[in-house]
Amino acid sequence: MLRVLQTARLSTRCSSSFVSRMRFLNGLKQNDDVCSVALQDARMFLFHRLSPLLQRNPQGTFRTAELRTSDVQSLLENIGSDRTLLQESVLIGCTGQNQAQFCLDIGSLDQAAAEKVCGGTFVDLRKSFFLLSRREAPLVAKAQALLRWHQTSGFCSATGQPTHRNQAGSQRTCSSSGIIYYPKMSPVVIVLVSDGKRCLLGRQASFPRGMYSALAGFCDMGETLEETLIREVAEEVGLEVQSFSFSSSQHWPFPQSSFMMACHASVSPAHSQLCVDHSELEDARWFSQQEVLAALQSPPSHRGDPPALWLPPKHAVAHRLITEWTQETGGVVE
Ligand SMILES: NC(=O)C1=CN([C@@H]2O[C@H](COP(=O)(O)OP(=O)(O)OC[C@H]3O[C@@H](n4cnc5c(N)ncnc54)[C@H](OP(=O)(O)O)[C@@H]3O)[C@@H](O)[C@H]2O)C=CC1
Ligand SMILES: [Mg+2]
Repeated sequence: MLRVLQTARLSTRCSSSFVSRMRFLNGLKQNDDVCSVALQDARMFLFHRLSPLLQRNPQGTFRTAELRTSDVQSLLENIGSDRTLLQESVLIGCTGQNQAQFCLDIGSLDQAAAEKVCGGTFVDLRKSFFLLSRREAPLVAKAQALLRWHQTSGFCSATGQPTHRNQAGSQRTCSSSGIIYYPKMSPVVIVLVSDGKRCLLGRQASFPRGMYSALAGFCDMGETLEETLIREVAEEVGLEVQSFSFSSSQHWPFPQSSFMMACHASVSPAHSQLCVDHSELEDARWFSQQEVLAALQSPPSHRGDPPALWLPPKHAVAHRLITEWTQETGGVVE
């Protein structure tokens, strides 16, 4: 069987290593046998009831526990579970050396025992996302979103019959109708509006005290990115967008999996009077470049009152939009 995997790796041989990685990954999704073999020697990311297993570095920062399939197999034996649980692993990617990466939720097993054997701690995703580096956090968020999708997609919404997954865990099929289900993200447009001198930030009552962010809104069925953007700005703050440009995108796992499409937009300075819909936003204000630069340079301390303006953390695409705006308007963020 290992030859099967070698062949899969070789068949993706081409000039670019990135292309060969993408083709290798795609091959694992298409072929259950090859995927099963790849699972035997994989990089494993463990979860317990959707909380990822983290280990603390000597410097006090956090990373995911470095586990291979063999470590997980001995862990399962060690805490009294049989090896079949390994088959519940879900493919999430592969390393630069074409080693498959899988995640596995061992929520049915004793958490403390697993933490003791692995020398780590299972930490709630909302916390671990910001404890991890900006390189590791997105992969852990993707893994958790896939595990959560499997845990909530066990039955066909048309027939009520059980659904069965493929080995990679990239799809589920209804056992009676044959309908194929794929994991979904909800498209969201997030937009930093500017009138040329100032930028517009809003806050919901659920935000931490003092935090303001870019405006955001889910795409309605059938809407284009453009239509969502101009609708949400009109709905939330009563302004008409003149022009906009795309910046970047991001998977955002809170509270469910959103696909954030981040844009810059401009409104005419002559028509920048806000009319905030307080059923959507607790507040929305124009902020000067000086206020935004000050907030970027002095993130809130964990003591005392929050500053007048607190911005989203660097992991959030809103932070990128705000930083881009200050740079485009000549500010220097140290
Ligand atoms: N990464 C980042 O930098 C940021 C991310 N975000 C994320 O963007 C997302 C959208 O922001 P938000 O301002 O709340 O969105 P909206 O302005 O669209 O308002 C939220 C409303 O959208 C409806 N809704 C909820 N879920 C969905 C869905 N899956 N599809 C369609 N409509 C839905 C609900 O309305 P109803 O109750 O009427 O059904 C909800 O009250 C949030 O998940 C938020 O976490 C927001 C800011 C920054
Ligand atoms: Mg909104």
